[in-house]
Amino acid sequence: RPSERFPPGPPRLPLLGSYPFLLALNYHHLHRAAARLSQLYRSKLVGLYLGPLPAVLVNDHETVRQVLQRSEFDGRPDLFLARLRDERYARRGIFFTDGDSWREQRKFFLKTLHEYGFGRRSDAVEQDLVAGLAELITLLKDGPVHEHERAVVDASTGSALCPQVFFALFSNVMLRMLTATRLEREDQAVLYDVGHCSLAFHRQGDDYGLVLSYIPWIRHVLPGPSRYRLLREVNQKANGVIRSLVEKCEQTYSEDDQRCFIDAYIRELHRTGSKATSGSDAFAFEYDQLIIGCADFLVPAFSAIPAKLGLMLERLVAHPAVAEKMYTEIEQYVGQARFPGLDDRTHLPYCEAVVREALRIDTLVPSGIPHVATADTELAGFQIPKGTLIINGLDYINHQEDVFPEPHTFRPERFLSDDGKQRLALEHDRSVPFGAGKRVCAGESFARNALFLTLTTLVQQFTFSMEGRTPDPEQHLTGVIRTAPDFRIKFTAR
Ligand code: HEM
Repeated sequence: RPSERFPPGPPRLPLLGSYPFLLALNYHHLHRAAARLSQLYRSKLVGLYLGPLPAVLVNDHETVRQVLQRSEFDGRPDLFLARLRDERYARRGIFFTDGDSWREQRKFFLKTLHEYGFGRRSDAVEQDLVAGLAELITLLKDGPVHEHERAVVDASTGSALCPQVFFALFSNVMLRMLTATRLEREDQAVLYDVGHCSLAFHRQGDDYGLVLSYIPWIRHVLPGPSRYRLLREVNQKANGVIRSLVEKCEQTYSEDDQRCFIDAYIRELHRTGSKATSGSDAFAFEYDQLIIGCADFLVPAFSAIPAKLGLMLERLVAHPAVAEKMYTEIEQYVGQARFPGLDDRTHLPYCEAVVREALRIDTLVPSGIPHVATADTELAGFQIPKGTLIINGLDYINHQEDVFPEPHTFRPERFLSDDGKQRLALEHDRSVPFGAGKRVCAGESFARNALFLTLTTLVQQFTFSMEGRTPDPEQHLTGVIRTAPDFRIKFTAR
C-alpha cells in the first residue's frame, strides 16, 4: 500500500498494477468494474495501482463533490494517451495538463472565447446553431445532395446514421468562434472527416487512459493491439486540419482586426515572443499549445455533443410518450411558425427536464477525466498520498439510489416541482454530468444550450423510429465517453 490508511482494494501485480483485475471484472466497461470493486471491498473508496501509479476510485456522491471542490485534487495525471495527441508527445492543451500552465491557458481560452460568444448567452452563437439546424432539417427532409451527406443520410429511406449525422452541426459553430469562418453544406466534407477521427479517439480510448498510458513502451511491441497506431493516426489527422486553419488565419492576420480566437492567440504569441514549442511541461503561449488547445474545444464539439444527442434520441425512441409530452409543450408555447429559442427555455420546463434526465441517466463521461492529488491529504477518512490518481465515478453517483430514487428509470419528472405546477426544480438536480469546481467542463453552457435547442427543434419537426435494432443501454460502448453503437434513425416529418 502507498500509505498506511489507503483505501482497501485489489493487489498489485508487476508492470500493470491492479489493471488486470479491473479488466477481468469488466473488460469493456471499467466504471462497472469499479462499482463491482466497491461492492466487493464494501468501501466507497477503492485503492489500487494503475501500472506504477497509486489510484483511488471514488464511488460516493458526497465524496466526489468534495474532490471536485478541493484544490489539492485539481491535478491531472501525466497520461501517454494525452501525450500522443501532440506532435512531439508533449503535455499540451487544457484537458490533460495542470499547474500554472493549465491555469493560465484555461483562463485565456475561456476569457477570449467568451468574447466571441462561447459559454454565455450570445445571439451570434444562437443564430449559428439555428442556421445549422435549418440545414440539418433540410438535409433530413429533402435528402442528401453532396457525397459526404450521402454517407450519413440514406436518400431512399430518409434514415440517418447516428451520431455521424450531427458531425457538422456543432463543430461549425465552434469553427466560427475559433476562425471566423463557417462552412457551407458543400464544403462540410472536412467536418465529417474530423468528426470520424474525434469519435474514434473517444471510442478507442478508455476511462483510465488505456494500458498504453501506464506502460507506454508497449506501443513499440504492439502498436496495433495497444491501439497506439490508430489513436496516433486519428489525432495527427485532426491536428493537420487545425494546423491548416491556423495557417489560413496567419496569412490574413492583422493586428488591428481581431476576427476570432485564433487571431487573439496569434497576437499573444507575438507579444510573448512566438515559440513553436518550449519542449517543456511548464509551457506558456506557443504554437503547439494553440493546436492542442483548439483540439480540446473542437473534439467535444465534433463528437461529444453528437454522441450525447444520439443517446438522447435513443431514449426518446424507447419512450415515445416523453417525446409526445415535449411536443405538446413546444406546440403550446412555441408553435410551428418558428424554431424554439433559448428565450423559450424557462417556458419549456418539461423539455429542460428531459435534457437533464438524459444527461444523468446515460452519463457521457462515466469515470470523469482522472484527477490527481497534488499534495499528501485525506479524503473520507483515508490517507491519499501526493501523486495518487483520483477517478470520480460520475456514472455511479448519477445512479446513487439515495440521491436519485429508481435511478435506472428514465423519469424527467424527477426534476420538476412536486406542486403539480410543472415548474423546473433545479434543487432536485444533483446530477454531475459535467464535473464541478475549477476543473468543471469548459463547454458546459455551450453543450447544454446546444442540446436543448437541437432536441426541442428535432421534436418540433419530426417523430423518430430506429431501423435495425431496438434501443438498449446495455449495448452502450465505453471509451473515454459513452456512446451508443452506430444506429440508423428514421426522422419522419410531423
Ligand atoms: C454533453 C456534452 C459534454 C459533457 C457531458 C462533458 C463532460 C465533461 C467532464 C465530465 C469533464 C471532466 C471534468 C473533471 O475533470 O472533473 C469535462 C472536461 C472538459 N470539457 Fe466537457 N463535456 C461536454 C462537452 C464539451 C464541449 C462541447 C466542450 C468544448 C467545446 C468541452 C470542453 C471541455 C474541456 C476543455 C474540459 C477540460 C477542463 C479542464 O480540465 O480544465 N466539453 N467535460
